Parts: sequence; structure tokens; C-alpha cells
Amino acid sequence: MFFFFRISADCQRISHTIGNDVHLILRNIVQGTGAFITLMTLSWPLALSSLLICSILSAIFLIYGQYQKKAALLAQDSVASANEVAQETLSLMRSVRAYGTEREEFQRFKKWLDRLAFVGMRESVASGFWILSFKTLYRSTQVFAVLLGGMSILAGSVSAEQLTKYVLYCEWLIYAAWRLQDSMSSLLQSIGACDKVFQFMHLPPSPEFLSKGLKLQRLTGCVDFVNISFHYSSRKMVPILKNVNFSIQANEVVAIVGISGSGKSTLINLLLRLYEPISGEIFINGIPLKEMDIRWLRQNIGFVGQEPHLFHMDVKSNITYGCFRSISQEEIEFTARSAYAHDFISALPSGYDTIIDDNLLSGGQKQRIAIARALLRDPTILILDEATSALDAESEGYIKDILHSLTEDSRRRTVIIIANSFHRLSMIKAADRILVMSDGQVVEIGSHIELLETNGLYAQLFHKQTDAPASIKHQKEGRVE
Ligand SMILES: Nc1ncnc2c1ncn2[C@@H]1O[C@H](COP(=O)(O)OP(=O)(O)OP(=O)(O)O)[C@@H](O)[C@H]1O
Repeated sequence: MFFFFRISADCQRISHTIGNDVHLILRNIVQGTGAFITLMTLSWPLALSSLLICSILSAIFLIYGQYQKKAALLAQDSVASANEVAQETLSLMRSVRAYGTEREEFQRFKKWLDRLAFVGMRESVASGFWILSFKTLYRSTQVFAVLLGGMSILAGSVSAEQLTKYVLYCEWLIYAAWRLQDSMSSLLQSIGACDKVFQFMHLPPSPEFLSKGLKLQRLTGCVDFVNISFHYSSRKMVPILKNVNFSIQANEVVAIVGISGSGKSTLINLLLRLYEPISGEIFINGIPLKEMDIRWLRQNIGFVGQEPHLFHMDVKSNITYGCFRSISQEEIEFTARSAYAHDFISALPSGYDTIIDDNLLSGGQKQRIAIARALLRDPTILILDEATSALDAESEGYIKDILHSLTEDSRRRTVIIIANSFHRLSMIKAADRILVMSDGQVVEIGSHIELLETNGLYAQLFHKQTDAPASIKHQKEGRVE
């Protein structure tokens, strides 16, 4: 988010510079050069003395310009951070109110504004020195020219006309140099401030987008993880996946279960090729993932995440998002029905044309729209990463039906369900096989019944989570177990 605020502030600054400063720079270069040539024709010693003053101005400006560049960078950072705090506080208003942290948030915002004010004040002082140097040098030149010129007129070596011309063109030259440096300072500020935009522009595209990979005629949806090990580059010392091996058959429904942090979502990140494994190979249809065309592959994979963020567009556009074929209204409604979303969408003020904003829908409703979006793409591999966690108790009954919609015979596909709790037991039980993850490894594989009989980690997690409400109830009733 910080990066986003920085980029938008930097881009505004670039457009301002291009619109205002570039033509001023060109104009002053032309004006200054013209004035200098005219001065040379009048008297070369006087012209060179003016040039000397301009050089002193440039030297002072070089120091000042460097400072301005740094100050601009700090100012842009502070503005972006202050915007980020404001945006975060407004979007998390409920939490801020519930925890009574309005004052703390205000202080957090003020801290950045204070820093901005401090940078601004120092910048103003530096700018004051720069203007003072210019004015002093310029006025001294005028005094010097009048004194020297007056003496030359008296000696008869310079005419009054020549002296007037000199004073006039000298003013032109020095003012052109000053305005040039002023515009250059604004340009330098923008360059300093736009550092992040340039860094962003120079980022090379990921190698997977550069190489043209394979596009298969038909994707069956069988997935193999062979000896996969992985760590995130930000935490190289912490292995997240350790020699993971498993296979998912075409059209199989597999649930991946394990405690939070065991690496379930990381498996999916690797399957979507958002990260590359450190060692091992992932195969889809028996072909190494890295040899496939990544865009084509992602078009064949549907993904519904834990917190589906919908776009600020109408419901229809949210459902058809990322689907590049022509889609009829009937097809959209049919898909929405399959995801049990049609009824609440129809009850919205403008039905499928209602624009979605933050507070319009509940978490469960957003998830049902996200499921409809995934269904419409008709992916060969569908990944549900805790995709039903926000569905309310009333919707629990729908889960089986939604799952049936996702896996019904006419539209068989490989479905991978990530679950870190047993609250959606119906989803886990409906899977053909369950993979149990612990500390970056697949420790058990089997059906719900098989895993309960094994009495391993799955059974422990299952009993711990499903028995908890019962034991609390017993405790409330004063029974000791
Ligand atoms: N981008 C990242 N950079 C560094 N570490 C990360 C990153 N994403 C996840 N991790 C770490 O990797 C480990 C596994 O995370 P992962 O999200 O795969 O677990 P999970 O089993 O899906 O957890 P949950 O069920 O809570 O979503 C965690 O310790 C997490 O802190």
C-alpha cells in the first residue's frame, strides 16, 4: 500500500514537471545564450565577468540541488506514509473504534505530518539561502557594472548606449541562469521524488513471462509434486517445504489439512508459479510446470482465496472478471445460482448491475461471488484456499451443494481444498483424499475414515477441534472429564 501511495504521488510530480518545467528550461537556455552572444559583441571582458557570476551561481546551485533532491525524497516518503496511515485507519474504522485507538491513530498520522513539516522547513531555509546568494550576486554585478561602466564612460572608452545595453543584457543573462537553475531544481526534486517510479520501471519482468512455454491441447488436471523444497527469499534460513512428494489425479477432489503455518498456501503459491521451488519439480499433465506457458496455465486454474477482494465494479463484471469469451446474462445467472449467490444478488438495489463497495456485502456473500467467478471460467484445476471460511452458519447447508456444483460429473475437474480447521468438515469429508501437512511436510494421506482409523495427526486435530465445543459445554455444566 505504501508503494502504491508513493507511485501515485511520484507520477503526479512527473506530470507536473513535464507540464511546467521542461519548456521553461528550454526557453531560458535560448534566452541566456542569446544574451551572452550579444554581451560578447558589446565587450568580451564584461561578458566574461557576467559568465563568472553565472558560474558562481551554478556552483551554489549544485550544492543546493543535491540537498533538494534528498529533501524531495524524504518529503515524498512522508506524504506516502501519512496517506497510508489515513487509508488504513479509515478502512479499519470498526477496529479503531472498537479498540478506542482514535488518539493513537491520530498521533501516528501526525508523526508523518510533523516529519513532512520539518523537511519542508529545512527546505525553505535552504531555498532562502539560495535566493539570498542570487540577489546578492546580481545586485553586486549591477553596482560593479555601473561603477566600472561609469569610469569607462568618463575615460571615453565606452559609450552610454553600450553601458545601458550591457546592464540590460547582463540582467537577461543572469535572470535566465537563475530561472534555468530554478526549473532545474524543480526537475531535480522530481527526479529525486520519482526514484521509486524509475526503480519500478527498471524491474525486469519475471522469467516465466519472458519465455514462451507450452500450451497443451487438453489439460487433464493431474498434478505431481516431486521432492519439492522451498523457503521464502526474505527468510532464507527458515525452510517452509521440505522434500514434499504427492500426486493428485485428474478430476480428484483433494483436501489439504494442517495447522496454521504448516505450508498449505505455500504449496498453492508454487502451483500457481508465484514462486519457484528451491529444489524438486512440479508436473502438470506430466510436463514440468516451468516449461508451460504461464498465462495459459493460469487461465486454466481457478482460485478462490480466504478473503476474496471484489473490484469496485458491478456484480456482473466481478463475476465475469478474467473470462475473455463472450458471456450471456443467462450464463452469469446460472453460474451465480450454482454458487448460491443468485438470490442475494437479485435482492440488491440494481441486481447484477449493482456497484460493489466495501460495506455492501457480507464476507460470505463476497465468497459466493468469488466462487461464481471461478465456476464461470470452468477451470480444469480449481483451488479453494479456505474459500468458505466466511460463509455463515446458515450457508453451511449450501457448502455440500456448492461443492457438488464444482465437481459434478458433467464438469469434472481437479479440486484442491485448503482447510486449516474442521469448521467446514463437510468440505473435508467430501474430498476423495486428504493430505495432512505438518511443519512443511506431507505426513499423512488418506480418506477421512482411513485417517481417523490411523489415529495420527489428522485424528488428533479432528478430535481437538470437533470435541472442543462439547468439552466447553460440559465444563459449563460443571462436569469434569
Ligand atoms: N511471503 C512470505 N514471506 C516469508 N514468509 C512467509 C511468506 N508467506 C508465508 N510465509 C511463512 O511460511 C510459513 C507457511 O505459511 P503458509 O501460508 O504456507 O501456511 P498455511 O499452512 O497456509 O497457514 P494458514 O492456514 O494460516 O494460511 C509460515 O511460517 C509463514 O509465516
